[in-house]
Amino acid sequence: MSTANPRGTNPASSALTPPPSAIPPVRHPDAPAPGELLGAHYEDCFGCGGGQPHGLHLQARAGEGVSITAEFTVKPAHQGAPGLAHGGVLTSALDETLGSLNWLLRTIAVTGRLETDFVRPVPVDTTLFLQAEVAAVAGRKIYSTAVGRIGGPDGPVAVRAQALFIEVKVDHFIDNGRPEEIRAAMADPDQIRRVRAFEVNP
Ligand SMILES: CCCCCCCCCC(=O)SCCNC(=O)CCNC(=O)[C@H](O)C(C)(C)COP(=O)(O)OP(=O)(O)OC[C@H]1O[C@@H](n2cnc3c(N)ncnc32)[C@H](O)[C@@H]1OP(=O)(O)O
Repeated sequence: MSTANPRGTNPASSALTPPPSAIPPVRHPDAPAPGELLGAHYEDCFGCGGGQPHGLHLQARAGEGVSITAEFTVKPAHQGAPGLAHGGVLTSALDETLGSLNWLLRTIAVTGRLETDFVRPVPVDTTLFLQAEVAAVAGRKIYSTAVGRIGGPDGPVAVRAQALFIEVKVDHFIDNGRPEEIRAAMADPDQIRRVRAFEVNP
């Protein structure tokens, strides 16, 4: 379990600190091999789907252990201030990358808490190089961290995040999602796409 504070001098809220009972994450034996592209888990996902013209189109790759790398290029549709990425969009990119980690655990989970440090402004056309890893697991709680760099995978840090994901049953989506989309996703003849829309272990 990682005990380093990934935020430098800015401590995360106590809800994001794994308890002493937390254990290291276990990579699922069927997780994609390191280097493998994950692909979109759902065509209409704002973070990774190809069906959202102004979405992030983030591309995530499995890393070693329970880690992910991802890339997202800021487009004009993602601006907040003139020529700069909107902070909420950057947080979405972090959320999507962190959420992808759960596919390596094969655990269905949703973001409960996500804290972001915005360290440097990110101009339009910049590619954000993201790295995320699960630090620890405690029951239904998954503690993870992410960092986004600009200028290259080893460039200066632009954003950092710490997150708590909470494991849920697939009923979370079926009970809460809009019926049209739920019906369409469940009717997909492609079994892998069908399960990944809900991030379910096939
Ligand atoms: C390849 C796949 C790629 C996928 C990428 C997707 C990336 C995007 C991911 C998302 O953005 S998911 C969408 C955003 N998140 C949500 O919509 C979640 C909305 N919230 C909920 O549905 C519920 O609040 C939640 C399921 C998170 C928790 O409700 P539950 O009733 O299941 O649990 P409960 O409230 O009993 O909490 C369980 C534990 O977690 C703790 N907890 C829950 N929410 C928390 C929170 N926000 N902060 C801190 N702790 C929290 C809570 O205190 C408790 O701790 P203890 O067990 O120690 O008592």
